[in-house]
Order: sequence, then structure tokens, then C-alpha cells
Amino acid sequence: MPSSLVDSLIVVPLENKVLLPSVVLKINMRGRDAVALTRKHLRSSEQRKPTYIACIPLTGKGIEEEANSEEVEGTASPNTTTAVALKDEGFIKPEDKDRLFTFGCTARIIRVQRSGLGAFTMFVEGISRFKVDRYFSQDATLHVKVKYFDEEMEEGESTDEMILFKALVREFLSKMKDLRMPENLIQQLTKLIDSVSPPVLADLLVSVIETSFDEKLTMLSTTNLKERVEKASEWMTRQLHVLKISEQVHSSVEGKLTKKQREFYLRQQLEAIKKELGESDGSGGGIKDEDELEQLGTKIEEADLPEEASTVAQRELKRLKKLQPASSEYSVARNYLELLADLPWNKKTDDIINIAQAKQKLQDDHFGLDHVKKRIIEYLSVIKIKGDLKAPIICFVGPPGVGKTSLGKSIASSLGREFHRISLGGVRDEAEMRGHRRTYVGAMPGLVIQGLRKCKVNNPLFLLDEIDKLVQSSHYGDPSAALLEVLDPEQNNSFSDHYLNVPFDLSNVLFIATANSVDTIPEPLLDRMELISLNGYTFEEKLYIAKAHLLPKQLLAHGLVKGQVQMKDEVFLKIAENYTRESGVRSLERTVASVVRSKCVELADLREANREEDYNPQISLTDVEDILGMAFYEKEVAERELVPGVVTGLAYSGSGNGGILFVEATKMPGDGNLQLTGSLGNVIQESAKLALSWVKSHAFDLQLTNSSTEKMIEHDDIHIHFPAGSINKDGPSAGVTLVSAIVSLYSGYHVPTTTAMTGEISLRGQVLPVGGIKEKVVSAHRAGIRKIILPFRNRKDVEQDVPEKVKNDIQFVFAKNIWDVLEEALVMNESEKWIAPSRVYESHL
Ligand SMILES: Nc1ncnc2c1ncn2[C@@H]1O[C@H](COP(=O)(O)OP(=O)(O)OP(=O)(O)O)[C@@H](O)[C@H]1O
Repeated sequence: MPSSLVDSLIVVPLENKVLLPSVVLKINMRGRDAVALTRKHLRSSEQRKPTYIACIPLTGKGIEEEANSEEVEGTASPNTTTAVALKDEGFIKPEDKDRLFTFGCTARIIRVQRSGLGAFTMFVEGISRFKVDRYFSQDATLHVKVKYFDEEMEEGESTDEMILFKALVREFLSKMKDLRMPENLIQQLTKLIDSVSPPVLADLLVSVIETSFDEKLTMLSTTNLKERVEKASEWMTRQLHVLKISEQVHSSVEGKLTKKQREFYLRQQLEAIKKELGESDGSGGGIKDEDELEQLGTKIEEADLPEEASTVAQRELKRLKKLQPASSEYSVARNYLELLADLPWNKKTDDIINIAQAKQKLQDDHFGLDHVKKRIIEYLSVIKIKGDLKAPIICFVGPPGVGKTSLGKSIASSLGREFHRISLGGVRDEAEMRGHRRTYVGAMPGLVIQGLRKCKVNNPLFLLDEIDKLVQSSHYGDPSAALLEVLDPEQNNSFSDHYLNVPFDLSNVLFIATANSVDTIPEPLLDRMELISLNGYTFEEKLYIAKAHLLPKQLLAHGLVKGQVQMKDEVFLKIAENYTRESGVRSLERTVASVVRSKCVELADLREANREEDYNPQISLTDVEDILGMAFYEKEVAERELVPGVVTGLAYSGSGNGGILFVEATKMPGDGNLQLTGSLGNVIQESAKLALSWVKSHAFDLQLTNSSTEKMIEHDDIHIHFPAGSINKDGPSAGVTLVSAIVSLYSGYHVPTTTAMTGEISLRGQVLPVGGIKEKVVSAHRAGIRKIILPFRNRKDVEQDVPEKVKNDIQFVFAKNIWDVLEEALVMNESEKWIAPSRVYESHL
């Protein structure tokens, strides 16, 4: 308590307000006491002395406030003003004397200003709380004798609590910022946190915290400093809590609002997009268009649905009429009904099975492929005679670009049927085949039903492309199981699509499948299909295909007529040999297209310059390089080194492409280890171990036993590498190649670059048959190989499958065991062949 404070003071009663220490208050006053007080203040301030008054709240119901609350101009601690009703002469009427509270606050007058006739506004600052000792009258004005309290906190008193209190004040003030409390006020209060004692801070905060009049009175009468801090903490916590709850309520309301708004915006956008596409129903997504429903009803009637589907359609239509157009259910139901109306339940094209015409069509569209065409004609004949399609489903198997898809198209057009291709590559979800149930968001019918909707007839030809790339039994269900149902003539007359949910008869659809390899076709599907193999083409075949089919096709596609681009055979061959490396003719077709394009540019330029007569349609060999750039590929055999230890093998990839592969073996002093590189799988690695074991165990028979060689075989490290290290290689068919490479390495004999081989070996040296012979042979021929060593048991594959032209160009050797292979493969020079002097035939198959 400031010692200068007097303890006898004029009483200034406060109606509905409480003044606490450090707080500034504005008081409106009028009347005799007001004039006296103002005079006293003026006198004191002349003498530079402060004027003190006793601000005591009035409790209980009192007279109405006269003046309005106003903001107090910036000081350390603001408060709203109060007014004292001064209708009569004095500050306090006799009847209000009993309403004076037992505690009050001494205040220093800061300033008094006239606010009207006999009216003043007084700014006071709370200095110290007191307890009323007794009232007395002096100069007809009520005075009070007061008792002050000790306001100093004891050293170290509840330090933790005070720290917590300050932290709480900080949090509180930061929250108040969001509630738009004036920035400067928050700043002033924040500054005071560390500069004033917590009880003083507590008094100050009561004017900012939402507290009731009674609570303020309690604060005024609390003389215990710790209690005062506790009370302020309690009220601040309460307000923070209320704030939190109101934030939650606010955010949940806002969440609801934004969801609704989002929906609204999306719908608006949808409408705009529809408008752009010319599909708008003008309903803004909200108003039901009766016409639309009527049209839908008529469409369904016209679709001539079978009974079951018709019942479902009528039920859905009824439901649709009751639904809100803005609801998602409405659009689901409408889309479903549209599908029902669009499906070709009874529409079909008339079959024209004219065998002679079909033969002609196949002949016109495709070069070669005689066995395939023959089988297709048989197939069509059976359909013609028998009248149904329960013949086995045909599956064309072969490398990419050999004409599988285009054969399918030819069949469709020779039957006069719609053609639709369903790409099965990478289909892993059963729902892709069979559709999603309508309850799913974004549900759609499966690929089969989608295809039928597109074809608009129920007897199209569906080409199930890349059936071998179907992903089996994933956790999305098994799409191959759905396909089985589609292909099974016993079941497919009532195919059930999850989306459609009513059976659809697929028995009129003609299915043809394609695959690159049979290895990955699921067994049950394989069972239902008849496989027809298409091999890769030789260069000569490619030449004819390019000449007779690809060039005319490209001329047409570029708006040119026959003769406007002319190519000699050698040009076609150069393109096929040096710019493509493939079994089929797809990149050949692309390359021919780029040649045609460049001629197109030339012709257009000359036409613009009116010099069309200068145009030369002929393409020479040098033009090819000008147009296509440098040759990409040389004959692969030219890339091989003619050194002992390097041998050419034959490979076959899962995509149906064959190719040659080199095996390189080298040796170095070491501990007899075998090192293998070139992205090799387990099987091929085992083949290499097996090959080395066989060579080591037959070192004597192989004549590798002179003292130095024997030592080497025992102690050398051998490294075998398969170039093109980034391509994964596996399988047992490199067995003979590996043995040949090791024997060649140690014997010094080499294998000619034009000789290639394939075959699995057993530990006892037998040569076992392998797969993919035709692809391997055809691609080896393309690569420039002229002698091929094959397992004896693969002889029939060569006889049946390899094209005559290739057979004529290549010398085939069929080996029963590895000795045969080595004798046919290894040479020292043109006249000296390798012969095993003590050759031991371990078995003759
Ligand atoms: N024997 C052929 N005679 C005429 N044109 C052919 C022949 N083989 C392929 N073509 C043409 O080659 C192109 C590629 O053929 P297509 O698309 O049918 O290959 P695909 O075997 O279906 O390949 P994929 O397995 O990659 O689908 C087509 O333009 C096709 O007409």
C-alpha cells in the first residue's frame, strides 16, 4: 500500500461497476458533489498534488445507469466506464447508503472535463483496495475511513503456481487475439506479464475476462494474494474452455456448410460440362425433366427386352420417377436404365457365310499363312453347315505383328459381322470382366457388356486380345473364371454381369482369342480353345507382305494412289534387314509409313512450286538412308567374335519372339570357381554348373588331359557371360551351348559364327528337346545363321513348322548327345574339324 495514501476519502459510488487497482475508469458525474470534487482536483493539481477518491460499488438493485458505456482511452489497464446517478445534489442518496459494498478501491483522479451543464467526466485510476472502516459526513459530502491491506507477495511464495499463472495468461491473451481484442491492449498486457506481480496482473485481467458483477465484487474483496491469482486462473480457464467448445461447434457447422456448398459447386460444374458437350438437360441438375423420363420409357419399350430384364426395367423406371434428380441415386438409376435400353437384346446382323468369298477375303488381306487360312475356312464351313457357333474357340498364337488381329478382322468382315477387340492385357480384376455391382461408386458394366453396347448387335465377333496376359487369381478375384463363363457355350446363354444384374445371352457372339505364348494361358481356358500358331516371317516373306499389303495400305492412308511411291525389292529388303528386328511386320509397316510420309512432303513441295512433273516416285537404296538415317541393325552374326570360348545359342522369349544369344567363356588362374553373369535365372545357372561338371568329368575323353590343361581345368576360375546383360535369361536350352563354349575355350577349337545351337543336356551328356523351335530357327535365319544344331527329338518341329524357304537356307543337324554337338560345332579351320578320339557314347536314344 502506498504510504502516501490517505485513509479518509470522498465516497464515489459505482453503479453496476467495480473498480480494481491499476484499472482506469471513466465516470460521469453531475451535481453539487461533482462541482466540489472538480474544484478540489483543480486546486490540488495546481499544487501538483494528486486527488484521491474512494470508489465503492453499489450492491443489490439500484438505479439505472444514466450514461452509456464508453471505451477508456489507452492506458495500462482499460475498463468500461461507469456512471454515477447524480440526479440530486450529492453523490449518494441516503437510501443508497446501505447498498455500499464493504470493500472499495482508492482511485486517483487523472483528469476531469466538463461534459455538459453541471456535468463532468472524470477519469480515475484504481490504486489500492480497501475495506470500509466507517462512513462520516464532511462538508455535506459522504466520506469514508478505510483500511488498506499488505499487497506485497512474500519472497518465493508458490513460485510454481505463479509461473503456471503467467503461462496461462499468455495462452489466454493469444486466444483473445483471435477474438479481435485490440492489438495494442494485448501488447500492453503481454508486456506487463513479467513486469508486475501476479496478483496485480490478476486484478488487471478481471477487466478483460468475461466475469459477472458478483465475481468482480469477490475479486475486490479477496485480500489473500494467492487466492486472487487462483480466481483469475479459474475464470480464464473457464473462458478458454468455452472458447474451445464454441470453436468446435463453429467448425462442425462450417464443415456441414462446405460439404453442401461443394456439392452445389460440383453440380454447377457438371451442368456446365454437359452444356459444353451439348448434353445438358437444362435442369441444373435439380429439376426433373419429365420429357427425359418419357423418352427413356419409350426407349426401353423399343429395346424389346426379355421378360426378366423388362420387369427390372419397369421397376427401376417407377423408382426413378420418385427420386430427386439431384440425388446420386437418380443418376445411377438413369444410367442403368439407359444401359438396359441400349443393349442389343434382339438385334443382330445377318450372317453371310459364303465360303468362296471368305477364302478370297483371307487371301486378299494376308500373304502366306496357308495353314491358318485353311483352318479358318474349315471353321467357317462348320458354322455354315451346323448353324451354330459351338465349334471350339480359335486362339491365334504367335509373336507380335504377325497378323493375329488382322486375321480376326478379316473373319468378321467375311461373315458380315461387327468386330470388337477386347484387350485383356493386364486385366487383373474380375470386375473388369463382369462389372461392378451398382452399389459401388462409379460402377460400370464389364468389358463384354460394354462391347455389346458399342456394337449394337448381339452377334459381333469379339477378339479377346492377349489372353495370355490376363492376370490370374489376384485378390481382386479371378478374371479368367469370368472369361471361362463367357467362353463356355453351355453357360454363356445366360451370362451374368454384376452391373447389369439380369442375364444376357452371349451365345450368338463369335469369340476369337489371340496370345503371344501359350505358357501363361490358364489351363482351363486353354482347354476350351483350339490353338493356331502363326510363326515369325522370314525376310523374303516380309518382302512380299510389304510389297503387296503394307505399301498399298500406307499409300491409301496418306491419300496417295498406286505408283506414287515405288520401291524395288532390294529397298524393301534393306528396310526389313537393317531398320527392323522383329518376328512380325509391325515396325516394318511403321518404317514403310515414314518413307511414304517423306515422299508425301516432297510431292506437296513440288506441287506448291508447280513442278509436279519433277517428282520421282522411285525410292533408291541411298534414299532409304537419307530418309531413315543410318542403319540400326547389321546382321547379328557379324557382331560375334571368332575366338575360342564364344558360341551362338538360340533363345525364345515369352512374348513369342525368337533370337540368337551369345555365350562367352573365359578362364583365369584361381581356385576352380565358376562365375556367371548376364541377368541369369536359376535354371540357366544350374545348366552352367552342369555343363562344367560334364566337361570336367570327361576331360580325358575330350582330350583335355595333357598335363597343363588338366591342371587348368582343376584350378582355373571360369567366367561365363551372356551379353545383353540387361535382358533376363532363363531356361535349360542353353545347355549344349555352354558345354561347347567351355570345350572350345580349353581345346582352342572355335565354333563358326554362322553356326548356332540349342538343347538341354543331362549330366550324362544326353541332348534333350526344347521348346520354341520354329521361332528360334526363323529368327536365327534372319540373323544370318546357316547351320543349326538341334536336339534329335525336335526334328519333327523343324519338319512341321519351319517355312520351306528357311529349311532350304539352313543346314540342320540333329544331335542325340553332346558328342554329336561338339563334333558338328568345333572346327580349327575350314578343313580341320574337331574329333573326339576316345568318344564314348553313353546312350543312344
Ligand atoms: N501375312 C500378312 N499379310 C499381310 N499383312 C500382314 C500379315 N501379317 C501381318 N500383317 C499386317 O501387319 C500389321 C500388324 O498385324 P496385327 O496387328 O494383326 O498383329 P498382331 O499379330 O495382332 O500383333 P499383336 O499380338 O501385337 O496384337 C497389320 O497391319 C497387318 O495387316
